Amino acid sequence: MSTHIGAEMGDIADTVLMPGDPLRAKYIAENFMDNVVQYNKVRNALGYTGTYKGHKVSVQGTGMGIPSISIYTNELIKFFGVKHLMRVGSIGGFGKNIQIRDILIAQSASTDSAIIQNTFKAGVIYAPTADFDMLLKAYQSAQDANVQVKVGNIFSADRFYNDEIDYEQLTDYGILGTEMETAALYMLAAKYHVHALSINTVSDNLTTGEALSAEDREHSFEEMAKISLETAIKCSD
Ligand SMILES: O=P(O)(O)O[C@H]1O[C@H](CO)[C@@H](O)[C@H]1O
Ligand SMILES: O=c1cc[nH]c(=O)[nH]1
Repeated sequence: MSTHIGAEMGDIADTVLMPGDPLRAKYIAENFMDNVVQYNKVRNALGYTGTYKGHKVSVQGTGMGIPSISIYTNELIKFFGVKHLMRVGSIGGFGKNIQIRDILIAQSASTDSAIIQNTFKAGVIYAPTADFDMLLKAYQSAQDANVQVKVGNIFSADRFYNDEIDYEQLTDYGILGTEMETAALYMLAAKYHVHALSINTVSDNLTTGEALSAEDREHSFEEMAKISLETAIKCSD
């Protein structure tokens, strides 16, 4: 039992999918997993363990933003021995080449969060980076499912509403889109010598103003859920 997760050691799998939205955790558990047991309802940050193709896997809602995902990442690793952490998020795409429903795998995550400066000594700008083995497994899982994915640098923003940020410059430097958690997930995974990956579905495009309908969102998240679960079972092999 930890402060924010009401489970016992052994209740949570080695590999955990981590959507920001706890209801996405419920959706993945109920629609894609078997033998599901809910292990957490503290603060409605729903957490479930079940099986996918016979392999034990968990899914834990993390809430929005770096402070919230940092709590769940710390507790999953330190109190429950989790070794593979996989964000399954939504993301706002940058530029005309990123379409709604595209799946973006974060090879790295730039950020305007102070966690980098607050963690490292003066002058160091740490670059939060995906676990290559998990990234490769996710890429192969997407290819096996005939789903095109884009892999690259994303931006983990401290603010959802931000009139000051220069999205055009970020786009110009090749950043694919913006969400609010991945940089912390990658940095903490590195700190504790475990593995992390962030897979995200484009829910809207900040350049074109397009946004996903509820029906389309469900279909797109279905592809991400399947790729993530296929990756999870490869991690447990
Ligand atoms: O859909 P999730 O996984 O929550 O991710 C994105 O959506 C939230 C903002 O609406 C932020 O958490 C952002 O990272
Ligand atoms: O525009 C978006 C979409 C999803 N998540 C974000 O943080 N921003």
